[in-house]
Amino acid sequence: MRMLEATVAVIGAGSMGGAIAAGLVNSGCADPSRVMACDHNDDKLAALSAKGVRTFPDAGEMLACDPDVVVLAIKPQVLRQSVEVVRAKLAGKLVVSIAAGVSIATLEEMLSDSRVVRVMPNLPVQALSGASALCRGNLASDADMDVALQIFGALGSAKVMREDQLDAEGAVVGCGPAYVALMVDALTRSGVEKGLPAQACREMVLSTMRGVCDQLLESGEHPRAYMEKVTSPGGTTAAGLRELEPALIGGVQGAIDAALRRTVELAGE
Ligand SMILES: NC(=O)C1=CN([C@@H]2O[C@H](COP(=O)(O)OP(=O)(O)OC[C@H]3O[C@@H](n4cnc5c(N)ncnc54)[C@H](OP(=O)(O)O)[C@@H]3O)[C@@H](O)[C@H]2O)C=CC1
Ligand SMILES: O=C(O)[C@@H]1CCC=N1
Repeated sequence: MRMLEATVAVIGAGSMGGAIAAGLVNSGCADPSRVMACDHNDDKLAALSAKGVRTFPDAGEMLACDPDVVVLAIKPQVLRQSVEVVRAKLAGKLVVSIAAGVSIATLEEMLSDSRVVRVMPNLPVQALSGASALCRGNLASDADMDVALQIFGALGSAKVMREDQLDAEGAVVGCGPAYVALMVDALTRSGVEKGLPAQACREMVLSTMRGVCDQLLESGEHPRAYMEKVTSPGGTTAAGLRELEPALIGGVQGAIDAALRRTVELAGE
């Protein structure tokens, strides 16, 4: 594995910033001393400190260490005011924003001289099985994109996309881990209602999910072809799918539309 030469500083060590910083260390592509994170909540920094990440109570102090790459992992609603305070320290730097809905044009206007790359990752980056879409801003160079791809590539799948695709990728892939976790919970609850022990049921559902993902990733097979193999003629899966499919497809489409509407709202807040 190619070691990351850049030092990476993450502003906001919440769910996603914490996952990125931890994932970089977990991947082995970054020496922990070359990863920094700041958050104004001490409790969010403790687990990262224990991994050897350099942690700071505020962004100004962290940016005084002159990191090569700064990841903005704070909510879209507070991005502008947070960036304003440290804008001068971000000038000329490679700044990666993961804020849902916030466009490259808005980021470049907020940041003036920074080289911006906009990314929409997801939470499994911490387990190095994340998925991230990346789009390059107007001042970012080929070398900047290489660095951003190296960072998010070390954390799972990383794909360059057009900016107009990033919001849809966020609604499907960025939010996706929550949808998948909901499916785990729904299957587990149904099993428990039918008398299965909760923990055993959850573990079996999770093992099944991992198995399906492993098989589909390895074979490249279409999910419909895989479904057919499970569905014995006149059997139980056919009966289950007849109920589940229309509800799930309608529910998923509604969820993606709602997530996209919220993305647009967040961009304007
Ligand atoms: N969660 C996810 O799965 C994904 C999130 N994203 C994006 O990542 C960003 C972060 O989301 P998420 O991790 O869920 O949010 P969190 O609220 O979990 O994390 C953000 C953290 O940053 C802290 N913070 C806010 N402003 C500053 C600042 N100026 N300096 C230091 N720390 C600060 C917050 O503290 P406090 O709460 O006290 O303000 C909080 O601890 C969002 O823009 C979101 O759109 C993208 C993809 C997936
Ligand atoms: O819920 C959110 O707004 C963020 C963006 C994608 C996933 N989580």
